[in-house]
Amino acid sequence: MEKEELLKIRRDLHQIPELGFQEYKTQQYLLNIIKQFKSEHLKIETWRTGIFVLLEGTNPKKTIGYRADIDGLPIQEETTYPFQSKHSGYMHACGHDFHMSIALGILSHFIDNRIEDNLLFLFQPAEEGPGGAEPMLNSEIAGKWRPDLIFALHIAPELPVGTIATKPGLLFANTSELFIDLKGKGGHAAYPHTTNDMVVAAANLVTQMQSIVSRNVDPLDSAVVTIGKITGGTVQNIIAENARLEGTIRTLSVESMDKVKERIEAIVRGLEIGYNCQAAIDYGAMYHQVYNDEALSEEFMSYISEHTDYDVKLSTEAMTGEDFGYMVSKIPGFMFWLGVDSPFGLHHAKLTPNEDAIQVAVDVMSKYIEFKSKSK
Ligand SMILES: CC(=O)N[C@@H](CCC[C@H](N)C(=O)O)C(=O)O
Repeated sequence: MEKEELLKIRRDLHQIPELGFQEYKTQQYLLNIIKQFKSEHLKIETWRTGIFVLLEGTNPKKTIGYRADIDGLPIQEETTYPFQSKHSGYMHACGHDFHMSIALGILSHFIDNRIEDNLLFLFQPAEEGPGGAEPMLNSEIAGKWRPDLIFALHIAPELPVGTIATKPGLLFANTSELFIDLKGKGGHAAYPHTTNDMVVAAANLVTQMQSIVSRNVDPLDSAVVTIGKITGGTVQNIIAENARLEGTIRTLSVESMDKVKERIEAIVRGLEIGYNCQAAIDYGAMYHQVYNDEALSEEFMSYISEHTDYDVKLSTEAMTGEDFGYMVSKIPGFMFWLGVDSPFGLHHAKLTPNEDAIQVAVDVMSKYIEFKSKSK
């Protein structure tokens, strides 16, 4: 596929971001492109809003998997792109438009240059939430076409184009979403003594939770407690009866995740007494850490540095989460960072990754997959 075609695909996809398990237009767009390939060796199956694409090998000994996530985020885009999102309030602000275009570029390369092994592409919904990796991998179709190895990448705004970064072992954190609903007693703004104000309780809860990382987690471990959204109350002169906090917990170890949750529960119990309110905690979706297969990721790093002109860096662990962690917990594989050199980071309304990185990724993965197909 020519560079211009891939850029068009990226820009088309950028305009139609959709939330997890609502990627209907995205799925249709991808299917239209994939069906244009017209190879008798291509098998396509849809799964919810995702797609499995199997390219049969010439003499398969194994199946090599490649996963691309396809959902967008609830962010109002603020780039100056002429191809801005057409879905107001939604944006591909985590690079999944890049991830999909790259997967199509790799698929197109192998349609023209078939290899011995089967290739399975997983266009996976709902990475940002509630998590599509686990149900997709446990689906009947994945059972039938189960990959023996699996790879994926994520764009890295802070790295220059032409740089690949990864590490053997732990790459991304364990994550858990966090939703806390508070219910007190509303009333007139002028009579606070007759109410139990949930705006004040919510504010205090956020402050108290900030001490968990500094005072309850081993300083040599790492953890994050972020509250990304608070809602509560109705208008300015009514004391709020309800409030809701929405956030996420990140830890590098499972022990710290348990500890953070235990502390949140204790603080919330104290809040119920202190503010005379009721509280309910819901942990939403939890993602398994991304733990790269050590031998494969080491081999990949050596391969890139010895056989390409790209830069390979040993990365540190990141507190980002990825439901691809579930896939690599079941199948040997790895994830790596792809440098895209954007002045604004992931989940930012002005994220503007450099499109030259698309070709870099297609080149890197095409070469490495070819190499893997020749090796045992
Ligand atoms: C790469 C990336 O940014 N992934 C997301 C995954 C979100 C998981 C879940 N919805 C949560 O917030 O815990 C991330 O925010 O790291």
